[in-house]
Amino acid sequence: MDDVLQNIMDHAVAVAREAGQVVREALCDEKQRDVMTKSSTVDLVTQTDQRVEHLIIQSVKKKFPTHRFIGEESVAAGEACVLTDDPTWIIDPIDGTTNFVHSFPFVAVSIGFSVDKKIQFGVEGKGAFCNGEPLQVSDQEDVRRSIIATEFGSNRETETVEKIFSSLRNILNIPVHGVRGAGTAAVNMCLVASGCVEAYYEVGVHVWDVAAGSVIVEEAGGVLMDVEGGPVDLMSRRIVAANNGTVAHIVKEIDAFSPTRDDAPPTQ
Ligand SMILES: O=P(O)(O)O[C@H]1[C@H](O)[C@@H](O)[C@H](O)[C@@H](O)[C@@H]1O
Ligand SMILES: [Mg+2]
Ligand SMILES: [Mg+2]
Repeated sequence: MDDVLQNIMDHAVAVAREAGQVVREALCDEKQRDVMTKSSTVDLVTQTDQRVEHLIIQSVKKKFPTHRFIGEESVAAGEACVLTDDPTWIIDPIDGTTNFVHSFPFVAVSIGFSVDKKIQFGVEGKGAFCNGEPLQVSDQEDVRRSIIATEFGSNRETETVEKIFSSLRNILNIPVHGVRGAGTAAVNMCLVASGCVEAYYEVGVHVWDVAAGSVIVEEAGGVLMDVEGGPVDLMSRRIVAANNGTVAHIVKEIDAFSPTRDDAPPTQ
């Protein structure tokens, strides 16, 4: 990794730790978990999500004034979600806000950094690490001996819920050893990267949920795919992250659908 990128990554790690501390403290303070809603009654946000995103963006702006941002809460406030070739920080200040609101203790501060529309950190084959320890995906080749992670998202339209359950039924019927969900895309992807689960899939995620996790999975030896096979498109809101191409064949069992893309022009 060149010095410039290393410098950017060091800052990302430092600000993620600072943000993590704010989230950790807020978990113990009911007032900081006061809930508001966004696209639906189950799409939650708190002042802590907004505060943490602000903290990260201000800190980065001070050091890298020309860089761009895609932040979950900034987009919710009306900013465009457009990935250009420019250096761009893709931020989910609290991935797992529903967990956070309920003190269910699995949340992540997710920060990805892209240049030329490619997520940069780790792409040079330097590996993925958790507190200095290298991560490695599971070597399991048999989907029948696998744990698959997924989520239910926050879209409760009947047709969407039907499709989610249809996929789940197909996957359980393979049969797999188990299905799990941490309540956060970023943590699910880190579980794939660390070999605890063999694959994670979800339709309905956003680019800020998966940008950082995608490079962590690849650097830990895993693969990314669209839910109908083929290359993943981080703006498509569909993702499969697996330990290898064999387990990634769960795509055959997924009842795919296409939510509105993250980079779709705003409707008038
Ligand atoms: O907690 P947030 O950042 O809103 O992200 C979650 C997303 O909203 C849900 O739809 C997904 O199911 C979770 O996996 C995300 O992590
Ligand atoms: Mg999220
Ligand atoms: Mg979030």
